[in-house]
Amino acid sequence: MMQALPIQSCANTQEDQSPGRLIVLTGPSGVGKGTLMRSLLQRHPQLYYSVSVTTRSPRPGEIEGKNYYFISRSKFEQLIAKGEFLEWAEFAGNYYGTLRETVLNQVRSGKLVVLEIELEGARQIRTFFPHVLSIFILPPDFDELEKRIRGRGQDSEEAIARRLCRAKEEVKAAGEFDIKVVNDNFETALNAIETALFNSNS
Ligand SMILES: Nc1nc2c(ncn2[C@@H]2O[C@H](COP(=O)(O)OP(=O)(O)O)[C@@H](O)[C@H]2O)c(=O)[nH]1
Ligand SMILES: Nc1ncnc2c1ncn2[C@@H]1O[C@H](COP(=O)(O)OP(=O)(O)O)[C@@H](O)[C@H]1O
Repeated sequence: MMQALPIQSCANTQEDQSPGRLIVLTGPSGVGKGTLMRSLLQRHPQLYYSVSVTTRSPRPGEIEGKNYYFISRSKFEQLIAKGEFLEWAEFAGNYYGTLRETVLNQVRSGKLVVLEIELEGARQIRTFFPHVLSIFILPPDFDELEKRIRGRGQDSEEAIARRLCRAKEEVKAAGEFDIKVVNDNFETALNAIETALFNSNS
């Protein structure tokens, strides 16, 4: 299995010498990425989770600066114009983006930095950082995926339909990723991600 390599970019930038590593975790909405991330962070406090910026409204219980930075569309567009994002994408009617400086600073300081982002953003990251370790989380099947989205009880019918529609497109891209993990049994999936992050030697 492939190990996460030191971050590199095609251009001759400071990132070339960086000792840090960048990991991208992608998969359809409701597959369990957030839940897997929370467990990973609890078990491995040395991981640095990149908090994204979004124009989506906070869900009950979500905390500003912990789950996301929640901002308006006009503010988001200003940040795009200023080049503040390492990557950004529109998903289910909202913008989501990764703050460039925060992530690059953490990588430069030697951290293992994890981005939990959707497919288009993951593709952008792979373009700039070909040596990123990319992980795709798959659902056991679409019925189970729908159950998980509904079970979360956080999304409107319209949002559920949009997420399911996009999920069917997204899973077709799983083959582009270094590692594919089916999140059926939670512990098994978590262990597979841990192996990819910490224990692979080849
Ligand atoms: N490209 C990109 N996608 C993001 C970012 N942050 C979160 N996402 C993705 O946006 C999608 C929607 O996230 P969210 O609204 O929190 O819904 P949920 O993942 O279905 O709970 C998910 O696939 C996230 O992984 C980001 O900074 N950039
Ligand atoms: N392996 C699993 N088996 C059953 N339910 C799961 C599993 N992993 C996650 N879930 C549940 O699925 C729902 C969606 O998970 P979540 O982490 O919010 O997904 P995502 O961040 O990918 O949108 C949550 O209610 C979560 O508890």
